[in-house]
Amino acid sequence: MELFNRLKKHYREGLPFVLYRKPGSSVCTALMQNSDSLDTTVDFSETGFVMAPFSEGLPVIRVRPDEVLTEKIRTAGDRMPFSRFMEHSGQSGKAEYIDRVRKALEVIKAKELQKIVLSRKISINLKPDPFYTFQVLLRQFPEAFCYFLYHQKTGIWMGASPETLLRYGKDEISTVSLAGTQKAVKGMDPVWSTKEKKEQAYVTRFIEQALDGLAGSLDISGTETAKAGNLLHLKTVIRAGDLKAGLRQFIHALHPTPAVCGIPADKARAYLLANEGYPRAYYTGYLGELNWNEDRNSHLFVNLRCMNLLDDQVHVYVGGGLVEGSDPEQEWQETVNKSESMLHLFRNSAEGLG
Ligand SMILES: C=C(O[C@@H]1C=C(C(=O)O)C=C[C@H]1O)C(=O)O
Repeated sequence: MELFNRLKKHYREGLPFVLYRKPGSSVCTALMQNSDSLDTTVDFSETGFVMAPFSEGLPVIRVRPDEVLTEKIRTAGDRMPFSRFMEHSGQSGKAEYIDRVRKALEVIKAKELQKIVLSRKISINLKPDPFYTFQVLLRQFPEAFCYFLYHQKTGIWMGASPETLLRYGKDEISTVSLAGTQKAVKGMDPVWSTKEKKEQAYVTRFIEQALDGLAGSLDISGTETAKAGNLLHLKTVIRAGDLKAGLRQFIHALHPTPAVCGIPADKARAYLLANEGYPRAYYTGYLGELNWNEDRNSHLFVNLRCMNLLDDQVHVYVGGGLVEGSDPEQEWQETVNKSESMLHLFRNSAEGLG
């Protein structure tokens, strides 16, 4: 755990860093800055690790790779069962959220919008050890993109994203369409409803249209079930070749996808900014490697299943897509299920609090 010890020292000195592990990998990479300056990207031609917010108002942070370390991390061992830890705190804010869901469904019914991805922030008073929490996260989400980013300006952001926004190479890009959520039950094959399939197909169609004109060839995979911690989603992989645009144009075409915002995107974003009742900050933004290694590939993920660790508070961010026919109670439950996948990481820390 040499890497963790180095980063703990860096953190104590107040210097920015990001530590991450790609899906299915056992290697963690750390990018460390040797000064506490806030760097950004002007045109996405720079190198490093970027973290962009959901919408304007916050900087796109770029962690400079002044020093880069990698280490194979052993996270084998049983995953902890996903507990119903903190169910009590999970219930607070229910009436308000259901009210917001109802209002959004009225807007959908009036055909003003086709889909709205509503979300909420759960705040708990807790001061967990971030390095310990990240180790648990790595163990619990082997199939996710796990990251731990620290900057004085933002505090700690940490998460386990199941969703690639954009994988960008010289000759090919790929992205995914992810939607529909249900709890994973051991030994049971999931059954997806027509509504869930339709919701996910909307996202695929949006991506197809967004890429129109930016690439000469498009390949859309079949749809399959993807696991993310204790949850399952429907997923389609979209690949495009014969590229006619650069990284920046692809990012702008894809972010925010209807998996995290809505349809039509601009109207849905305006609706959320006016009606969601809290600022999303970096949740549902995107983050990842920018022009990395010799081949200068970029690999960006949607910032989902994430949290912001501040001095003695943790904010956990969760949401879900609403379409015509969505049920407010079920939508609430979906956010509870998503929050459990994060909150149970603190089981041991919370026990320590007494
Ligand atoms: C918005 C979130 O997740 C997104 C919404 C989903 C849905 O509506 O079913 C599924 C996966 C994500 O694309 C979240 O996890 O907070």
